[in-house]
Amino acid sequence: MTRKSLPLFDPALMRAALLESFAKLDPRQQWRNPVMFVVYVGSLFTSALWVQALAGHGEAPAWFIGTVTLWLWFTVLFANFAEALAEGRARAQAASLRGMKKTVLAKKLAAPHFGAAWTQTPGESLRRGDVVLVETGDLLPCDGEVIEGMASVDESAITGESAPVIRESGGDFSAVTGGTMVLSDWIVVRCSADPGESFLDRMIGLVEGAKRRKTPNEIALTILLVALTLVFLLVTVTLLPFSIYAVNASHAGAPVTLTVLVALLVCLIPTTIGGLLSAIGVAGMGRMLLANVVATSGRAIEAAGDVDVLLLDKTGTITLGNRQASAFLPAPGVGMLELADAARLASLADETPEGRSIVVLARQHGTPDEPAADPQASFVAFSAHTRMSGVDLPGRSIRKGSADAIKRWCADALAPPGQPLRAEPPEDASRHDPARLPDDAWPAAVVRHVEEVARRGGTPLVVAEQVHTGTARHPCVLGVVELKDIVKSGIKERFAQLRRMGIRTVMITGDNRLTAAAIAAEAGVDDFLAEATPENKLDLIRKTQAEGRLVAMTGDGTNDAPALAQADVAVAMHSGTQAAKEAGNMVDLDSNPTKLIEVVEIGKQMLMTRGALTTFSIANDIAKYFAIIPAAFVATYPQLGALNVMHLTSPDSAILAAVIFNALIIVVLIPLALKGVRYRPLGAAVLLRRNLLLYGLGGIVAPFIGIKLIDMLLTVLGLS
Ligand SMILES: Nc1ncnc2c1ncn2[C@@H]1O[C@H](COP(=O)(O)OP(=O)(O)OP(=O)(O)O)[C@@H](O)[C@H]1O
Ligand SMILES: [K+]
Ligand SMILES: [Mg+2]
Repeated sequence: MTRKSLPLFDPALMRAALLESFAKLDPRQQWRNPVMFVVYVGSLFTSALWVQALAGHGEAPAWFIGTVTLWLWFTVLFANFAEALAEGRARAQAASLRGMKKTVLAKKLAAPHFGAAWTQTPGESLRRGDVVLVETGDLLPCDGEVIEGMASVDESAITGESAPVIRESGGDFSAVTGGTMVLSDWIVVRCSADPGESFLDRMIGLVEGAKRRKTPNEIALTILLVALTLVFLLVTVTLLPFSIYAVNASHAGAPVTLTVLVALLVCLIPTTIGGLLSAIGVAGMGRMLLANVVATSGRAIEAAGDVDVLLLDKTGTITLGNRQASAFLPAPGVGMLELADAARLASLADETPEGRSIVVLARQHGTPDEPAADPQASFVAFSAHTRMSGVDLPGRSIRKGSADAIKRWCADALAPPGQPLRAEPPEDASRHDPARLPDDAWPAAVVRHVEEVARRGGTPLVVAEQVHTGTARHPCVLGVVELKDIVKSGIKERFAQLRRMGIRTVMITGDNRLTAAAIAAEAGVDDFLAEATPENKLDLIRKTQAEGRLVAMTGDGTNDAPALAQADVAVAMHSGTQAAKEAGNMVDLDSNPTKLIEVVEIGKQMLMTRGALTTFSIANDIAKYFAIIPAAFVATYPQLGALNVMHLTSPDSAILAAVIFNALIIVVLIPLALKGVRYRPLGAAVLLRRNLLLYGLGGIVAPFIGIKLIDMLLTVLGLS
């Protein structure tokens, strides 16, 4: 879903921005923008000159100094206004996402489990780590993780999606967001953020100028602008002794005034880009919100413009991720009920959606309903490393998991005595060759089942048991559980679009090769990496980055978190775990793996807008140099009159017209800074040429026309 864009000049936002632009006159805020700080100091200086002139000791007529001063202050205010308007718009977008984040009363639990006593507590007093009970009709008081229970949740306040979603403990659907509502059942939630520090709060903080850190590109550009400012400062300052010297030597004309020098300086330094730079950055964040992406780093938005490779997790990112057991496929000589019951026993304590769905399917096959109340049962939880889970019962161990993991487990049992049974796979799994298992321990029929399920794009889980007699363990494969998952709709065309944008897509999954290949083909990704551990995912990113490429990663699971933290652009699915969201630098509220298309476009658009306005601003300043120098110094050097090609009425009106043009151009360009230049998927060289032509040439021509028009208007008004 995409949100409705605010009108560019919403009256209420304009009014707020207007007030805000005065508040931003605080020197501590001005100091953050070196170019505009020079204008600020210049305005203070000419204000003092004007007061002096009013007292009768002016270096020039008071009206002249006054008018210049007024327009210098306007220049500062216009830049403040641009920034305030961008911030106001982004804040309004973010506020619409905060949904009903008002005073929510929370049921704070005394102990972290269902049934513990609870006390009613205001939501804002909750801290990270607090545990709350949320029941039917309650609003989530904080961002957090479901640690017990399952509920259907209305997240429309955040995502705009009206269909309720299931949130449950374990697995990759455990994250909940403050402000959403539980529609049925209950969940126990551990809060993951202190008040004011949820990811939405962080984004809003980023939008507000004070907390916004400059991105590396912005810093580089600011250094360039400061250097230019220093050059022009030097030029202007040295003009004064020259002018005095010339007047003294020729005993004619008048030296240039300080007011004119300040005006000249402001016209020459890159105020246009200096004044709009921060608005461009903030507007980029606002556009992200419009695309339903919450960005917590400006640097990431910028990097998105140059992404080369997109890595995606499979389950929950490319597929819906709700892997459900759909069939039991017994091994030869094993009864359906025997397999179903073993799978059920191995899943009783498995809190993942996969595990729970196995218990449900087993019941449908008529396995006994009562849980294994065996007090001696010790459960082995699933981990992305072992790729299996199960239970150890007296005299019997059951495991279920990926085919290679179970095969290794069986092989370990058959290993010669003295070689210990390995719970964890060896460091280098390939060195350990479990391929030579006797056919009765690893039947060909099971291999066939595994392949068939995988080819259908499903995930096969092999179920096996070891019966302990004395010191010997007899492994026996019982069969296969088919887990079905569905590829999200409409993503094939979108991956093709990413390819046209020059971005390679690679799916990385913990699943087996065949399943990965089937899903990769169905989704239309360029490449895939199967049987990946969290470390493999991380390594692949590091390797790609070492090749000098910018990597984007899209993921949803806790095991994706390290990779998300390492990627340059890390988009976590909103449907994913809290750990993934914390590790990423963007959250896609639509949980759409191809959202990167929009993210990249917004990044490119931001970089292009900044480039275009920088080109325009510098071309502008160079043109102004030639437009006003003759006018400003004609009193000192009458010969310069020949250079006055623009035939401006008088030196005073030339200076005034230049200062007014310089201030107004900021206002004129605010819409461009906020909306961004249009992005077209053309080659970088073509775009650069086109923009140089448009904004470079435009920047040179505009001041000549603008200054001339303002000069004529001032003359008509009799102001010069
Ligand atoms: N509850 C479970 N019990 C036993 N084995 C499981 C369980 N869930 C998954 N597996 C097995 O472990 C493998 C890895 O699962 P996992 O969900 O960690 O993959 P992943 O790395 O997140 O990959 P992706 O999310 O991209 O598919 C699965 O392919 C499956 O064979
Ligand atoms: K300027
Ligand atoms: Mg996953």
